[in-house]
Amino acid sequence: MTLLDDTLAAIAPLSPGAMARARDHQDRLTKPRGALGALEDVSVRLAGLAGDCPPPLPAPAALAIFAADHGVHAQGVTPWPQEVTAQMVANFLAGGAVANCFAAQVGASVTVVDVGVKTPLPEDPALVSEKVAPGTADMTRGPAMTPEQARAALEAGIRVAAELVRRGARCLVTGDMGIANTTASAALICAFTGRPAEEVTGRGTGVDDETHARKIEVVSRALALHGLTTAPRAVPGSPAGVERALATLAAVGGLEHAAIAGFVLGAAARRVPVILDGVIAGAAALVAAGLSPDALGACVAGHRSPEPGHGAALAHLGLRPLVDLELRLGEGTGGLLAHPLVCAAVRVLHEVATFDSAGVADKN
Ligand SMILES: O=C(O)c1ccc[n+]([C@@H]2O[C@H](COP(=O)([O-])O)[C@@H](O)[C@H]2O)c1
Ligand SMILES: Cc1cc2nc[nH]c2cc1C
Repeated sequence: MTLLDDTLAAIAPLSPGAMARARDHQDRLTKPRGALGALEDVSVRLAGLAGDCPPPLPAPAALAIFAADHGVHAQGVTPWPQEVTAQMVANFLAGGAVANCFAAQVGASVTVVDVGVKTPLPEDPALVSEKVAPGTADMTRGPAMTPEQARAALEAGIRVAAELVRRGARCLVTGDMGIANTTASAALICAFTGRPAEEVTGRGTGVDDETHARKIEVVSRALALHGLTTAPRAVPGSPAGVERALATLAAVGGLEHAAIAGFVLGAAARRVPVILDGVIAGAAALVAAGLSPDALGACVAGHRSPEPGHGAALAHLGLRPLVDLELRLGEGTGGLLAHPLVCAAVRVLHEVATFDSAGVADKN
């Protein structure tokens, strides 16, 4: 058995009993039933994940930023040079990025992982090197990754999740850095949802009309080349579903998408919640759900990015985003801002009085 096989085998559904107890407890707390809206659903989901009510508080949080480059950059899909991926990795390590700032705000640790940065990076003991390849190949010319590379990057993500949990993290947050990765995200989202490229391909770092039109054409061309123009018919998690998810990931995905999918699977196998960031995490979560639909039980959608593909991915996954502030940065910034909301949702189950214990009259 490989690490990926072992991890998939360890993922189980949410506990119906713990979820029922959490729902029942929410209904006995001193507030009108349902008054905490989506936060009640988060608390019930985390109870199901822990198999206990109340579930443990999901803190401390640990952000992992997976960085990689993309061969499709050669198609002119972004105005930014590829070197920015490596330069931002250095910025994360120096503590100067928005992700570092938001992590400090919510008390999260930051781990930076090189899964496939093309530009050589300076030696830094704080950088986790899981480099599978110096970037992917151009998806419009052939598969972005070999099957072996896709598996290796998935397993890198699983290892990072395992290590962060071993060190005491009780909530994981996904982060990404990769110039051109909104193109690969759009291709993955099309391939898993069956939606056309023009519906899900966005403006990423802020591309102009001409580049946006080229991006749509590039995504369409890649999907046609790899025979991915219709949604998968295979049942997610079945042998055929797993094969299709792995083939799709290798054909049009990025090394950071693979690693984030593995990170989600690793969290689910350890029954630790994982907060998803923006469109890159949404695309990676589609991969994870194709490999193991039960992994979605561990996922909380931290926010909604204005990238159209992100809404499409979340709708397909049935996940409701907690924060909607038009953030389109990536790095894990939207996921980090959602962490206090996830903690508050669980804290309610620990601390709020019931109608009985507080002597408050229930409605007739
Ligand atoms: O998280 C998002 O939804 C998001 C939306 C737009 C851009 N990004 C970030 O911008 C980079 C990719 O943008 P692009 O235009 O080069 O494909 C990559 O580093 C992402 O983290 C991220
Ligand atoms: C500067 C910069 C910072 C980023 N952080 C995530 N993606 C990014 C893309 C750019 C271009």
